[in-house]
Amino acid sequence: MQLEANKICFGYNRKESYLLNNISLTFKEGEKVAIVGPSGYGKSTLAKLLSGYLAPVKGRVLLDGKPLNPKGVCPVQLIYQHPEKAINPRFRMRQVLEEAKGLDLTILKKIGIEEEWLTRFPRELSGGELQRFCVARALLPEARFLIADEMSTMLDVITQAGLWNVVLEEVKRRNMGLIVITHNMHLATQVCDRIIDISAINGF
Ligand SMILES: Nc1ncnc2c1ncn2[C@@H]1O[C@H](COP(=O)(O)OP(=O)(O)OP(=O)(O)O)[C@@H](O)[C@H]1O
Repeated sequence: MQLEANKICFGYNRKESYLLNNISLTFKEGEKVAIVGPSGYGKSTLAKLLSGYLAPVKGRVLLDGKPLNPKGVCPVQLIYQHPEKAINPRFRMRQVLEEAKGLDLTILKKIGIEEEWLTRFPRELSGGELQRFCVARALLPEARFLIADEMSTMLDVITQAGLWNVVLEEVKRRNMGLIVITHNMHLATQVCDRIIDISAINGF
């Protein structure tokens, strides 16, 4: 399976030149790729395009040669830096997980989610606790590619290591593709097989 950005262009403001201009990239299953580059160069925007949250103005995002299906579970799952933005604040955590149908519940334990957190609302959990739910939820059976956009930036070092261990184990076990968006070059070199600098590929 492969995920491909085919000559994609995107800008938030149509009057100005594109933020992302003519980007072509290919990610293969089983591959771990880091996307790095200066702040504001469009890394998170690229993540949203690759996972179908935004549509390119030009070009296409293709999964095995076909556009992403807007219906049903997306095989490209995105984990945001800020978990509170990705979770319905009115749902208790049990309901949040119920949205992810078919989720392997053994992941909850592996990732360190405690039973008593399930009855709480998102505002009653710390950022790190909440992010564990977002990671668990992204590891649906249908997920073939995982995009971790600054997934662990706001967590302490021990929690970061624990979360990455679970993610890397699952990605390996299921031969998923992993795209890591980060400012942390140590993380990029430790975790990934390939590093792409967005400033070097934009506009060519
Ligand atoms: N929804 C939006 N509407 C308008 N402009 C936006 C929107 N989201 C992001 N931008 C702008 O697009 C540019 C790229 O943002 P993006 O978050 O993709 O960059 P980034 O490379 O991920 O940055 P960082 O490393 O700081 O997270 C920025 O100038 C940002 O202000």
